[in-house]
Amino acid sequence: MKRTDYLSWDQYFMGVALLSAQRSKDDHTQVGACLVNDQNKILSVGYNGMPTGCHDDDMPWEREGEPLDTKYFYVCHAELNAILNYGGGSLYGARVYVTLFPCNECAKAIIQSGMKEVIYMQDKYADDDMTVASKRMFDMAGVKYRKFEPKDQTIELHL
Ligand SMILES: Nc1ccn([C@H]2C[C@H](O)[C@@H](COP(=O)(O)O)O2)c(=O)n1
Ligand SMILES: [Zn+2]
Repeated sequence: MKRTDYLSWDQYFMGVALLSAQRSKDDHTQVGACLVNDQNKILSVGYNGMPTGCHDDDMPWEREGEPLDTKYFYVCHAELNAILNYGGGSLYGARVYVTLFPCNECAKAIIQSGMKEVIYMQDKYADDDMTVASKRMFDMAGVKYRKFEPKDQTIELHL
């Protein structure tokens, strides 16, 4: 008999983004991203982390303090990592599943790489100017965005 409780595409791809986020060393906010094409094939994944060669143990993870001693100048965002991790050519028409709404810098990269849809889970910085700017750019550039509405609070992994 055919199973009926299988994951939807949205649950599956957001699940991959959530799992990717668990690789992040950021103790305050872990973000994961999963890029998918119009054939529902996964193109790339990423999470927020320090650039290659910048060792996690030698980099600051603080949120506050002297700007050079916080994570913000250094950490590479999940969406940007997913875009840069893609080795296959064009991302035109792809969609991105991301656990946190993209910042303005990632929004620019998403637009410029030709992606057409953002599916996000959290929008905890919705009132920040960077998120307002992201939405302004997505609206102008015709990039759709929608909130992922989970049907359950958990996606189970059975080992
Ligand atoms: N869409 C986003 C937004 C943020 N990030 C990363 C950058 C930081 O590692 C962390 C945010 O830190 P917080 O200010 O909440 O302590 O999330 C990302 O990868 N993608
Ligand atoms: Zn970003």
